Amino acid sequence: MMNYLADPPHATAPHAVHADGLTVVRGARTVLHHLDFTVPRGQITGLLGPSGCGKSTLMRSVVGTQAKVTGTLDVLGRPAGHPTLRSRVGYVTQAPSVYDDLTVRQNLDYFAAILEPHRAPADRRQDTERVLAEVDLTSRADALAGNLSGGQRNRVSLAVALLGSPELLVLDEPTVGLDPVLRRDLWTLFHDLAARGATLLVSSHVMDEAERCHRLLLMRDGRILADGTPDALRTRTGTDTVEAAFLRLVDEAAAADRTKETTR
Ligand SMILES: Nc1ncnc2c1ncn2[C@@H]1O[C@H](COP(=O)(O)OP(=O)(O)OP(=O)(O)O)[C@@H](O)[C@H]1O
Repeated sequence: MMNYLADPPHATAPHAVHADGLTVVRGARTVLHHLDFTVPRGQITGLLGPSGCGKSTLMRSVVGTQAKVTGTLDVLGRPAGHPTLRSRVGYVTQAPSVYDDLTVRQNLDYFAAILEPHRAPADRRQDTERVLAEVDLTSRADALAGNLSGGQRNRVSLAVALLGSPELLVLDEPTVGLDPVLRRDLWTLFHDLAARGATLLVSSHVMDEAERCHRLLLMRDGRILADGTPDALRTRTGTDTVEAAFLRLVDEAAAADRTKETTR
């Protein structure tokens, strides 16, 4: 989880994220290959692709926690990881980062005190109650985090990321382990947040979730396969669903790779 302070002079950057030639090396391997993409403000951008294609690495680069990043990567008008982005970016990793021996509310109070040390305690408490309601955990606020289900713990992590109402939310597979009702409710919350002006970058490998995004970045093997609205991707590929569009694009990319191999 990461949150960073308001930086009004740069708040008008046209895109929330702008990458130009983004390349990341992990261990001995290049796992992101010269990516060019943007994430528009005030929308939900879905980052989709098979396991291991580089979604988490891209998200870690955006929030500034990834090593060996080269190329240009601007976030809210600043270089990714810039200290002034701290309260402007919320990040939820795949592994919920909560303290099991604290209650849900104590976890949120603790993170609010760290993230917003200069805010009046009464305001922080109000923020805590707001995010508890947003993730539908008010009734479990006094339960120990260690006694929660996996899906509930994920929602505590999401609540922490919502503290302070960050402009950009980077959510790595936020709906894993949630039942269909909670999944639907979370997507409703994501759309409410976007309608209030927040930008969301949400990864998933569940293709039906792609249909709920305003825009998609489809990834394969550390490369961006396609970038556009679900409608544009379906039209471009002559398919009915984003899943079919993705499979068509994968097949085209594989055929292009084979052609390159045979002409070498
Ligand atoms: N520490 C590491 N050293 C070397 N390679 C790594 C390391 N961590 C991850 N990788 C590789 O980087 C690639 C991208 O991993 P990443 O976790 O970003 O993928 P992902 O699309 O988020 O996968 P998943 O959906 O399974 O979480 C993978 O091929 C993975 O094996």
